[in-house]
Formats: sequence, structure tokens, C-alpha cells
Amino acid sequence: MTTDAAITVEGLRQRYGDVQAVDGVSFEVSHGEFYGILGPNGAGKTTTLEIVEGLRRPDEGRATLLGKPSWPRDKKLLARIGVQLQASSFFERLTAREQIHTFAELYGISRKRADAMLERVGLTDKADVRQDKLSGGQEQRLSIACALVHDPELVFLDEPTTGLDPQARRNLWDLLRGIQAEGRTVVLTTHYMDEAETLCDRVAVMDHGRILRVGPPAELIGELGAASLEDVFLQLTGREYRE
Ligand SMILES: Nc1ncnc2c1ncn2[C@@H]1O[C@H](COP(=O)(O)OP(=O)(O)OP(=O)(O)O)[C@@H](O)[C@H]1O
Repeated sequence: MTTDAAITVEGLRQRYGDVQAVDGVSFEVSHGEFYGILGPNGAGKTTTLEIVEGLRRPDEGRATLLGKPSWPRDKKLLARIGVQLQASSFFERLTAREQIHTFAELYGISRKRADAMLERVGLTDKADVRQDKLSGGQEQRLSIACALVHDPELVFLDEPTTGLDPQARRNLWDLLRGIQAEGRTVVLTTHYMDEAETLCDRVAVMDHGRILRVGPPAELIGELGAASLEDVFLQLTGREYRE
């Protein structure tokens, strides 16, 4: 594996009791790449990301972020990555502005920059609304703004559009494209094949804790003579993607 990659992952394995959640996962993400990890519920996407982000120690294998081991955790390295938290991880009863100001304070970032991030995700007019009163799409945008407030080089998004209506998903896609266009590396997990197809430079198709195939969506579709990524999944696993 080359050493100038933004992320390298080698031979990750993670077991929870009887469940082999991650079963020998290796991949590499280049600087500036938009990389998707695609798979159904329980495929092992979140566990893989948590290990790569340095939030979880794997049973086996290793991951590096920006050339440094992600475990043991390195505070300096964590400051260079952004992790989109689930809405349930917000501080309780704070407005959108108070939420992002709190994140900014943790990182020693100015309130001015935090306000600029709210503007960037189109939430300035919702700044005084309590986070639990925001719509699903607005909450997702707030969590992305919080993940970006310290200007990270690498951004991890775990199913950022789950539960959103089609228009809100498309709006969020524009935001995510903009994040990459600024030169950041983006890693995204998703259930949505169309999302992976439209956003990702490359996707890793994952099932039962293993990566079955990696490549640019159009190439995977072409190589397998498939009609869509959904069809790619069907061909690789022998079963329909939709549960
Ligand atoms: N903390 C845990 N304890 C026990 N089992 C777990 C734990 N976390 C995940 N698992 C199991 O490990 C497997 C992989 O889960 P993981 O959350 O990594 O998958 P995923 O692809 O992210 O799924 P989803 O799309 O539903 O979030 C699943 O079978 C899940 O039930």
C-alpha cells in the first residue's frame, strides 16, 4: 500500500460475541477522494468506520489516517478529522447556534467561524431554533456543520441522508459535493445506491463484514454488465439489495 494515501486499512477484524461484524477488511482512500462504503443493514460499515476513526480498537488489523495509526487515539490527529455525529449525540436543549458554538469552543475555534459554518449549510435563519425542533434535513445539516467547524482535512459521514425526503437528500448532496470541492477527503456510508452512484469517486461494496468489490460506480456497473449499482450488488451477492 502507498504511504501518501489519506486512509489505509489492512486486515481489520472485529467480533461482537457470536457476530463477526468485520471480517478481514482492507482498503485505501486517496487524498481528495469521495469514497463510499455501501452495504445493507448489519454489513459492518459503522464498525469499520469507528475503527478507522480511532474510536474503537480492532481485534485484528490496522488503520492509518493521514499517515498515522488511528489507534491508539491521537488527539492531534483527531483535530484533523471531522466525524458527523448522529442527531442523538447533540447536547440537550440547545439551539442550532448554541450547538455549533459549543463544538467550536471544544476545538478552540472562533464563534465567527462557527456562524459562518451555519451560513454555509443554510441554517442562519434557524440559528435560534432548538435542535430538537429542526426538521430531519436541518438536523443533518447542523451535524455536518458541527463536523466541519474545525476545518478538518478528512470527513466521515455515516448515513447522512437516511430518513430524508428526496428533495432534502438532493440538497444535502450539493452540500457534500461542495465539501469535497474544497479539497477535503470524504468517506461516506450509505444504504442508498443512487447516492453512492452520484457522489462517490469509488465505492466499496460490503456485505457480511467483507468488502466484495471496490471501484468507480460506472466501472463496476460496466465490468459486471449491470444496469445499476443495485444490480451490481445482486450479482455480487446473489440476492436483492432491498430488504
Ligand atoms: N456494540 C455491538 N454489540 C454487539 N453487536 C454489534 C454491536 N455493534 C454492531 N453489532 C453487530 O455487528 C454487525 C455489524 O454492525 P454495523 O453497525 O457495523 O453494520 P452497519 O453496516 O453499519 O449497519 P447499519 O447500516 O444498520 O448501521 C451487525 O450484525 C450488528 O448487529
